[in-house]
Amino acid sequence: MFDHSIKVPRLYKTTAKIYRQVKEGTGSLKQLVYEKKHPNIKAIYALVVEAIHRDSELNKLIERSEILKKEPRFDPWLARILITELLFGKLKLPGESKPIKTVLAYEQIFKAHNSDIVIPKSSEVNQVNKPRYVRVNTLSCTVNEAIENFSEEGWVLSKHLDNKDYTGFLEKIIQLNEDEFIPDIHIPNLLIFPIKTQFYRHPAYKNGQIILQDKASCLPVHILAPPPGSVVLDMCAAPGMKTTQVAAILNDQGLVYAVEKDERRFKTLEKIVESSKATCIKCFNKDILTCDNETFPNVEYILVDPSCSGSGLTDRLTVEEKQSQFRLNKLAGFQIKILRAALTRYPNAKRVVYSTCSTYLEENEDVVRQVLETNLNFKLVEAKQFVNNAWLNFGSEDFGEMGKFCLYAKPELDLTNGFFVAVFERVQEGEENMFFNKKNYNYKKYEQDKKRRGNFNDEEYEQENTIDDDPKTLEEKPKRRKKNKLISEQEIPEENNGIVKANQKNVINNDEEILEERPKKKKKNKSISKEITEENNEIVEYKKKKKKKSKHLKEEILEEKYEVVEEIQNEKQKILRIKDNEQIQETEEKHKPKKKKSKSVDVEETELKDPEGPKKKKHKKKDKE
Ligand SMILES: C[S@@+](CC[C@H](N)C(=O)[O-])C[C@H]1O[C@@H](n2cnc3c(N)ncnc32)[C@H](O)[C@@H]1O
Repeated sequence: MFDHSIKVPRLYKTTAKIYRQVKEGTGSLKQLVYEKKHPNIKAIYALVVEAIHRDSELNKLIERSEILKKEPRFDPWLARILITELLFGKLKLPGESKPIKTVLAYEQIFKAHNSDIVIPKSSEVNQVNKPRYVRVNTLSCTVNEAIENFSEEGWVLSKHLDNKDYTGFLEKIIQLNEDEFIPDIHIPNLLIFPIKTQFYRHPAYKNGQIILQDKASCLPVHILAPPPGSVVLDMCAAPGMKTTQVAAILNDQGLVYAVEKDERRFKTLEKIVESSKATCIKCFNKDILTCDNETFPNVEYILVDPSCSGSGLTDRLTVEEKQSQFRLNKLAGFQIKILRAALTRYPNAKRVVYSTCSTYLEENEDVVRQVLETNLNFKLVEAKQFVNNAWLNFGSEDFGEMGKFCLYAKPELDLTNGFFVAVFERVQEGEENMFFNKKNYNYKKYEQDKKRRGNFNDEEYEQENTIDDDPKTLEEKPKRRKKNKLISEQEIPEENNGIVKANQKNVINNDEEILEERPKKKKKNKSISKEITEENNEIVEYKKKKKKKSKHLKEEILEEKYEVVEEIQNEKQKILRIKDNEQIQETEEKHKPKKKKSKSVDVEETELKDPEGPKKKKHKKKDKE
């Protein structure tokens, strides 16, 4: 008889809950673990990661032992966590609770079945068991030819006919026999082979007929989908996996500008492009932030795949890894700049795809949000429509509808690297960007400027008025403004200087505009004088109406004040987040083993990684005694 009053340790209950949420895609592992604020975050993290990595073994063990059939009321998530701990973790379970006694009762059965299950070595524990993805280079051979060649070598072709049944397809991938392969249901030229299949020495790999590219990394170009004949810009091209995929989708008809800033990586790009046999790619060793429509004319499709933290790469999914908030902010600043450049500098661009191999909101949804909030010409479109509407992971709910439009690939669920994709399309007549934020963009100023200037170009205006989001420069903004003021005052001819001062004195709303635009005006003194004279006339007009408008002005000032307050609040939130992280780190530090006293915690944290750990500790204790 079980004593039902004995409870399962909270550590396992919490771990099972997080594990379920990760598998169901309702949160990222890191986020969920840190949210729980459990004193033993590391142990929970390690156990969930272990359970995820042991997925296929756990499936087999549960199926063969029939534990869940015989114990139908047993929470399957808790069962999997307890089995993981017993067989691959601490190798023991504490206490007398019913779930623990149940799993212990099956221990021998598990072990009997376990002997024929291949268990990855401990050094591989931090790697998700991904299958081998092979993209057929259709510029070199057709998919059918590739399939025939593999079949001749003894590979057995498996198929999944329902391309809407993604979960069924994932099950099939997990269960692939060691001689089976299967075409992907989303990416037409992608073949999937069992985990750890090696192709590096395969002749098809050596002669460029196949490219070893993770499925998640194929998604951005598949979604960009430029038709043959298009002009495509790949803003961050090296090493060139996606560039060559674009050329294949174009069937080598059209033009691909492949831009790479780094000289060494540029050489790799050139080699990969050459081996792909594509002739429609032109490579440029340039900083894309210095380019525009004049450098690359008539661009219709743009891929923005910028440098990122790489936190989604599965071999980097380690328990210890955390990115500093400072680095994330810096990366995000760069990503925002580059995405903004894509959406504002190429007037013929129809579709832009933004992707990262990062799992951090800061580099993903947050970048998309900030760019969309200030863009009048592009809208976000639902990414899932490009993957048969059969996908499991989307952007964070914290971003509302915007989150739903974006797409994530998650290692633990999609069996790929971690990836993020967002798709933008130019708005058509009568359409609008539903995520445009009139408040942030200073919509009133935009409308006034539009009325004031005759020949108005939205795109140029956006470029002139977009906020510099680089956190570094944001911090420096107040100083920069002062500096700009000085520079402008020195450089603008004496006679105009007075007008500028008058402008500053009288036109409260123009203040920011003048300062923002100054660096550009430096080069164009002639046009400045003209503009200033125009503006001066406006001031006279303005003064006349000033009395009438004073109430309205007060409102505007108030509104601006609110914006500043909101900005400060955002900054505060950022600081709070950093503090939160620091607290977590502190909590971890607190619960880290203090060499002499808390041996039990030490054992719990180290055992998952090093089965020798506990023994060594016990040994030490003995020595002391
Ligand atoms: C994530 S990688 C791109 C991977 C590539 N799309 C692929 O699929 O093979 C980002 C690349 O952008 C390059 N990069 C970073 N800043 C750049 C800039 N301002 N202009 C052009 N390339 C840049 C980096 O050197 C790096 O090679």
